[in-house]
Amino acid sequence: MAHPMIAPSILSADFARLADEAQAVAGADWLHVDVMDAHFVPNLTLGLPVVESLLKATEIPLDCHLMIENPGRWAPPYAEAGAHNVTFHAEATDDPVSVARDIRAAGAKAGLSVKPGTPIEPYLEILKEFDTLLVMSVEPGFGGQSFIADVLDKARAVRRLVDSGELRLLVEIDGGINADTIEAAADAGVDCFVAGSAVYGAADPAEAVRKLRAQAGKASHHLTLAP
Ligand SMILES: O=C(CO)[C@@H](O)[C@H](O)COP(=O)(O)O
Ligand SMILES: [Fe+2]
Repeated sequence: MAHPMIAPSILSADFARLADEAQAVAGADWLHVDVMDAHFVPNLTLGLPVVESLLKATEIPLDCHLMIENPGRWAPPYAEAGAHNVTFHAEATDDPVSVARDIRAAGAKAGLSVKPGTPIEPYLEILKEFDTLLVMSVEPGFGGQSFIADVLDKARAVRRLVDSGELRLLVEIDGGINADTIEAAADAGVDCFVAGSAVYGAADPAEAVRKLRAQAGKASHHLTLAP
């Protein structure tokens, strides 16, 4: 059986040394890249040129989390550049299905992300258009915030649909994941765990990835799909 997936978030890394910071988590499943535009969220990080450079600097598949307005215009270029996953926010567009189709047509996996306060029910019908559901467990915008456990109900609801064969996608969680919270998320049926401060704040980031993965593996649910 495949192992739980860990995606270190480079938001907590040293932006002047991104190639080294990617190397520091060489055993990670995905490298999570938070793209923020200072409009959809009140913070500004990086964009396509940095992602293009990172693609040349690491073999780890890039998991691009776009916290941006107008993903219909800006998401497909990340897929064309070679990102493995391109995830955008449900709250940022009236037409998530066409954005997902454009991302897939450009050769990447499509992900839908929901903020902590956004219910999942209105989106269940369209999740068949996606490869990943990214459940935010903090308000998007900043690393180092506290885990909001209420969002695990969304992970559980989608996990049930995956286990029953009605849906085929990975459930990913993002925000406040660390040694104290990862087991609850794994028990809720999460496949992939984003961790920023818990990985890059550790003395040995690669060891932190291994420890988090082992902890998640103790939970009752396991990955049911290939990444
Ligand atoms: O998307 C975001 C924040 O908006 C995340 O990816 C954070 O970067 C996760 O950081 P930690 O909560 O793990 O420190
Ligand atoms: Fe993120």
